[in-house]
Amino acid sequence: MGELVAEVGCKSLTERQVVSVIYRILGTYCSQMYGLSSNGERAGRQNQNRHRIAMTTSTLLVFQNPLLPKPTRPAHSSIAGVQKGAASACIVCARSQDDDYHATIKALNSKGRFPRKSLGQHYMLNSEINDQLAAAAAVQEGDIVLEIGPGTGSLTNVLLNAGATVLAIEKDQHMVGLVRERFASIDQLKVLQEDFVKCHIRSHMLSLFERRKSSSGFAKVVANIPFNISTDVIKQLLPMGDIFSEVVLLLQEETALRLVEPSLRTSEYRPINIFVNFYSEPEYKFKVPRTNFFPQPKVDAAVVTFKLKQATDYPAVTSTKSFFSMVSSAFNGKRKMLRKSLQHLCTSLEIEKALGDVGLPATAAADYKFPITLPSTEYTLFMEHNLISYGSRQWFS
Ligand SMILES: C[S@@+](CC[C@H](N)C(=O)[O-])C[C@H]1O[C@@H](n2cnc3c(N)ncnc32)[C@H](O)[C@@H]1O
Repeated sequence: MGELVAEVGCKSLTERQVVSVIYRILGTYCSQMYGLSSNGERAGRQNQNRHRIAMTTSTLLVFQNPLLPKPTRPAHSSIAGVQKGAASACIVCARSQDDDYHATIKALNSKGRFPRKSLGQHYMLNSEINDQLAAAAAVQEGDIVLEIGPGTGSLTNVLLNAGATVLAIEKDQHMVGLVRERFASIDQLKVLQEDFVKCHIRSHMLSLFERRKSSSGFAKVVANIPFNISTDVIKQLLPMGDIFSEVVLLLQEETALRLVEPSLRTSEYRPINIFVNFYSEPEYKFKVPRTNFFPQPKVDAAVVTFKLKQATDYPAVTSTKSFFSMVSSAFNGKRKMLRKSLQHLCTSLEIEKALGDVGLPATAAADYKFPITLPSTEYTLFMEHNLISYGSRQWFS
């Protein structure tokens, strides 16, 4: 930290440079902390203390430096609504431009918090990306939006400014407190302290619709979620086309590509791909480099939109449960031939016929690697069309 002071004290540094220096040091520091935190409780506590000191010192350096602007009170701010005694949270402003590195650090500091790896806490430092997330869902006045993991409330702020009513589900009680204080005067926001993976989102949404006295229309989901719960979130939300029209998620880039990019639907094709395409029309929107987060994750992220289908547009299967259990059987056992992995559902002959119908060899497996001569579309067709229609006709009716 001694080196940092010398750097910040140099008058020739621009604000951007100062912030960049501190940000990098903090980012590295946090990454190190993350790496060390598994070395036992004692080491963990020492690290927590060291980290707190680092954050406090850096924040002071940033905010006391005359080169940097003082945080301003926004025009549309929730500060007025923050209770007396909670002044430390005031720095978190309701103006989107303020949700940058400064505000994030200050907000975390106000609660004595540091980002927790177990909760996937990588906070967004770039308000423009929050704007783009909201734009990807075309959030507008009167919309009902579900946000998972509001954190410091930077995306929540953009959603509220767009005129949406927001239901935010946050697992970390400290972040819940922070967001509630920040937006205390705003009644279009409800913050629940729950684990999204375990919560009854359908009943929460229905009671929100009821309170808004809107029995028709759909809600939207816009969220920068922790990477480690992305599959759970997708599995929970995509079949809810009766509640949500759009689900816009910031995912790990690799996951985003695997879910959406058709050119990767070869040996990477998995039951989750069938699930995603069954319930939605996914689209890869744009990449979000890791440098936009604090602390910086080890991977880049990307925004994906899922346009949810209505039940009438789902592929015609007699029972979705049986269908997905068949899909999971088909993928069971790496390299296993479909003829074998589905033998408890139908005869080898039937499967060979289904494969033959789309020009695939009888030896095709669920994780079949495509020879150059065999376009992946044929296999996709088998999994998405033939397996569905053939399966529903032959096996489930
Ligand atoms: C990647 S951070 C994003 C924070 C904020 N939305 C932003 O963009 O800066 C993920 C947030 O989700 C919260 N979170 C983690 N696991 C969760 C869970 N199971 N249910 C709800 N929230 C969760 C974390 O506490 C954190 O605030």
